[in-house]
Amino acid sequence: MSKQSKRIEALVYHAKPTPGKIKVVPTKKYASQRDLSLAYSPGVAEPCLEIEKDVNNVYKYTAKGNLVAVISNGTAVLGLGNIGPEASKPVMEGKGLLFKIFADIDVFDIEVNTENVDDFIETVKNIAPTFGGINLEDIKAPEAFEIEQRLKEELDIPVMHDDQHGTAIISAAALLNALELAEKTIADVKIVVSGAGAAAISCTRLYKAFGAKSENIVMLDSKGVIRKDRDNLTSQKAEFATDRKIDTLEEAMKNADVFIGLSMADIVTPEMLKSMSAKPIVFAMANPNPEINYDLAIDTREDIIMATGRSDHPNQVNNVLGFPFIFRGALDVRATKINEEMKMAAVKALSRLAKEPVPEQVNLAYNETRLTFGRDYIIPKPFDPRLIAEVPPAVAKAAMDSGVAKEPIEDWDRYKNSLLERLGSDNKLVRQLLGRARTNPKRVVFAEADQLDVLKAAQIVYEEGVAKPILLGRKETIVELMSEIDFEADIEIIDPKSDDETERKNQYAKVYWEKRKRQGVTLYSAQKIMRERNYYAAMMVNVGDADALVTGYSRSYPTVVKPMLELIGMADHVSRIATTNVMMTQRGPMFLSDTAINIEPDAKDLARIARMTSRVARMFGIEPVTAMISYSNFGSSENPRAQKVQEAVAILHKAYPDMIVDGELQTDFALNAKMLQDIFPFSKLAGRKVNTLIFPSLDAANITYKLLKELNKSESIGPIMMGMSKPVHILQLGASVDEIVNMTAIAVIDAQEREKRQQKI
Ligand SMILES: NC(=O)C1=CN([C@@H]2O[C@H](COP(=O)(O)OP(=O)(O)OC[C@H]3O[C@@H](n4cnc5c(N)ncnc54)[C@H](OP(=O)(O)O)[C@@H]3O)[C@@H](O)[C@H]2O)C=CC1
Ligand SMILES: CC(=O)C(=O)O
Ligand SMILES: [Mg+2]
Repeated sequence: MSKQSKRIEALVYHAKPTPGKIKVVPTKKYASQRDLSLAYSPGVAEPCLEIEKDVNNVYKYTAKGNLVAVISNGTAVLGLGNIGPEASKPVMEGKGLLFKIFADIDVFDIEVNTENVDDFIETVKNIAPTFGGINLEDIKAPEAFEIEQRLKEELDIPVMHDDQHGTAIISAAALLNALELAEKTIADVKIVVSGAGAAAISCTRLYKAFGAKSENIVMLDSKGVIRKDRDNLTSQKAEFATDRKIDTLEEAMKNADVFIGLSMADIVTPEMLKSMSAKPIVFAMANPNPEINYDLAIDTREDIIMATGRSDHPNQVNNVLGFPFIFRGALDVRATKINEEMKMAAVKALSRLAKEPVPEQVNLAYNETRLTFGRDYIIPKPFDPRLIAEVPPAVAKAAMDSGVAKEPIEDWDRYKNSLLERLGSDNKLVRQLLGRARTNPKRVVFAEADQLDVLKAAQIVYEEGVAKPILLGRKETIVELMSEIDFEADIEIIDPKSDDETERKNQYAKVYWEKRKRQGVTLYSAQKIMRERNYYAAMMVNVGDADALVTGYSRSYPTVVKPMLELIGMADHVSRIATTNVMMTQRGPMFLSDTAINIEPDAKDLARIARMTSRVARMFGIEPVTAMISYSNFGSSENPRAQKVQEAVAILHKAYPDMIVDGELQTDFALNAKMLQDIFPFSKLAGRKVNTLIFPSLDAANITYKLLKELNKSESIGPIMMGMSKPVHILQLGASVDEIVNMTAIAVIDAQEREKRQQKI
């Protein structure tokens, strides 16, 4: 993808479908007049009065305890400099998004229009009652130091300047690990720090706290080396001024062991790297572009341990690994500040975690086969789910031990579990899906590649290494659209209607004719039908010219299913095909079946659908817990419609005693573990979290999934085809680009699974 299209992609991402990246969502019921009278006047007066009596009650009755302000004046935005409060807003919203997805902390981003230190402090102090914590962001030095210092003294909630301490914590953890790999000790290494701003000063202070020696440190600002004999140094710069009579970065880098970049892009040259000592450690952390390009650095020195602040290279040393988890721990014990002990604890937790075996889901999320502690993995990855279970408890414990925790934690196991529960699993599931597909991308034929959304999805899966697309459709249109969306790839484009394709088309027609010549198909009609894209595409999969097929974007479901059944057919031992939808709900992913094919399944069909759905759930890495849904609970109705579901359950219990399935059950009982446990304790589902619902009819399943999708805005993957003899997957009419991408990943994984089964035979 060119620089220009990346730029456009970033702008469209921020602009569409709604401008910006975050919104406010109510957490209480507001459906009825009664709800509103509680949410607002008159009911709201009660908590107001309770808080007036005791201000600590604000944590009990409002969102304060989980609400952090991300505050900036836009004077040092990433490495973009002083671009002003409005221009800093995308970054602040971005921090809000990261707080939410990694630590379930809510954020109001606040951009303050002043560069005056007193005014800024006054503003923050005046709005502080709203928040449980204050995250200062992208405020330039030296003002940042005074602002943070005074706010810490004057407020009784945690205040942290992320660029100072978030960065210091992460980079210190990475540095300790890198030194271990390079077999060097912190007290002996010569360190060059480029930058003398908020981030650089605080990072260097923390390295000193871990043993780095002042005499081994050279710091540079925009004017060059900070020497003791320089005039007008700020007190922070003076702290790191050197006795050495050198002026330039080039001189400083000679024989240095460590380079810390918190300044500007592209100021380090290959020659400078070559002049460093053996096994140099280079953290080029300026954003968005580092002090030296990652690939250039790696090409220059074989023995380098290299990190940047970016997510597109190994070793992302970025404060995103810190602020969500540090604030989580601080908020959870209602710490009055974030002190040195808490920072040290976070460093140790992060450094330790990098040395532990990496869970498979992290490998999958990052398209890695085996991440292990080493040169390319010195610090955990942001999507590592262990971060939330490890770092906040370490921070919380340090807060308690150092006496700044107002609400100490008593039950640590319970606390850790509550932390894990905070992590939504929706995006995680999609990430895992894409990660798994990437481990062995397959050839996927897109039958409607001349449709812009399909082509865009093909571009994404191609560029992300999820699949190897084969594009079907009008060649001219595809080529034109590809150039429009900057899709440069050497991939097969086939127009089944074109005469260029005649040889392969004739070959496919022959295979098709052989298969159906006794069902009224002539060779001539077979040749004619192969001009139809879905038949052609299905034939590609049939003869092995493609591994999987994704189609259906522009046609109704039944019109596409028919040719697929004719050409591809059902898998052996399968007497029915069916579909399932994965809904990303607040309680995690839910599988709903059958959402698209079987209008009135009988008991045996329902049992089969439940079995097939279990297999799909496992494909997603989820152990199925299945409820067979009805309007009746365990025989409460004698109507044949309820009895049909009971019969299906009996079939499953007899044939698959290990399967965790039960019913018939009403949906609320199936989804409410407590109700189920209290009223039907004998059920196989009692005490478990149901994640799979098998509905008694197509009506019920389809209506439910569409209701959830529209009313609850639950994301959905599917309908996923089950029971076909080849990986054929059909899109919903007008599916979005994301839905097509997800479906492609499923098609790839489906092909991978079949390949594995084949290899076993
Ligand atoms: N990876 C990460 O997690 C993080 C990265 N950063 C990055 O660090 C950089 C600085 O951020 P921050 O400290 O908040 O900003 P500040 O504005 O506080 O500091 C910037 C510093 O860079 C110095 N500088 C500018 N040009 C050069 C140069 N050519 N050579 C050496 N030093 C130079 C400035 O010098 P002077 O004092 O003379 O003006 C100043 O000391 C940014 O690129 C930012 O993106 C920041 C935080 C986290
Ligand atoms: C990462 C970050 O906070 C910065 O670059 O400013
Ligand atoms: Mg920042």
